[in-house]
Amino acid sequence: MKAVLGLEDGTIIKGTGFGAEGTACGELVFTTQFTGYEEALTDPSYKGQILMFTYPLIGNYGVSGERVQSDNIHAEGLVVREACKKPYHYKSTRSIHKFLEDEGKPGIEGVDTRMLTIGARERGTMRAALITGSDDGEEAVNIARDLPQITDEELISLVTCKEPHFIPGAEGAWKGISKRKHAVVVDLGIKRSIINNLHNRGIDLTLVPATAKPAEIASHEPDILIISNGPGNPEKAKDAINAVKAFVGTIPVCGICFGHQIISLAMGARTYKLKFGHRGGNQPVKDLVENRIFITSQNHGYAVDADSLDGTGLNVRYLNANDRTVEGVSHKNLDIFSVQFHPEAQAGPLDTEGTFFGKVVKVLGGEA
Ligand SMILES: NC(=O)CC[C@H](N)C(=O)O
Repeated sequence: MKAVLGLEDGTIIKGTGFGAEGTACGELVFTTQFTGYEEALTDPSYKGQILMFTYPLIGNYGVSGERVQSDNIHAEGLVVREACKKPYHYKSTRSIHKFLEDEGKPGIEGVDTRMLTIGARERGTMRAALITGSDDGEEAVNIARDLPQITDEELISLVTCKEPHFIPGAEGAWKGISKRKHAVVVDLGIKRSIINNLHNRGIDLTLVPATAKPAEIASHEPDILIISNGPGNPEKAKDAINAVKAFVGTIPVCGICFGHQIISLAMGARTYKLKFGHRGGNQPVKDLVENRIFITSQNHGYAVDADSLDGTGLNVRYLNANDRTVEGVSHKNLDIFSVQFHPEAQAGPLDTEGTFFGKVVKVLGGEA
């Protein structure tokens, strides 16, 4: 199948199409993960983005359905050097070609992903259109140029849950706890592995939609408020920002990635868009309290402005060792903490699972 990728700067790349026939539009972002394409494609935080892997062979262990982070593929399209047609793994039930086709998403292979990644690093993330079934590059460039900037897009409503729902914590998972604890999680497109991590630690969860107002959250009688990961610009998460403002100082408040950005905004800090983001499975992060480095899984395009944290009560706890951007904050005296990286990994190293989820258990009175 013919296929073409067009970027807003006029770059046109022809390749071979796979997956569904159609047009994908969004920001072209690159991830340096070698594996984890099943998790990444189904991570709702990739809504509005075309995902490109720098690793040259993607799909070689197929798709199992066991690693998905939500019910659907949320990345708008997939760009790779080579997509493996005949995967081999005992758990593989379909190829990445079939996965994309079943989900109605286009993919393109035969692309010089290295050149595109260098371009993104030099010129910043660009809007792009991926067309399969045609190789009209000019049309792809025109579509890309007409797209809204992701900063202005409202993507949360496309991935949040529609109704609140309750998930009981796993039995017997807690140590040193006399009473079950209940977390209300604002679902801005939560990854399944975050839910599983909290569930496995015995915490009862109520997931609420992105639009939940403080009174609705309060009616669930939370012991802790958790803000999830999610797509797009954190400034668009107005209700979640208000929810954080309403509960800080009354119960512990914590968040992951989008949640970290939202908590920082609610406390009076600012966020900004990074030139090309951090997406990959080996981002080094320095813990300024314990003076050690973690290798982390990441997927974000925005960051919290360190200077804007002055006067918010939030301290920088974690720093990215590559570019020294903020990777996590904690409050000077209140139970408020958040991380920009992904402690649930999936895919990626599990090294920070305990640091974040263990801390959730600890602030609820358990043994981490
Ligand atoms: N994984 C996430 O939660 C991403 C957060 C936000 N959309 C960003 O790109 O920075």
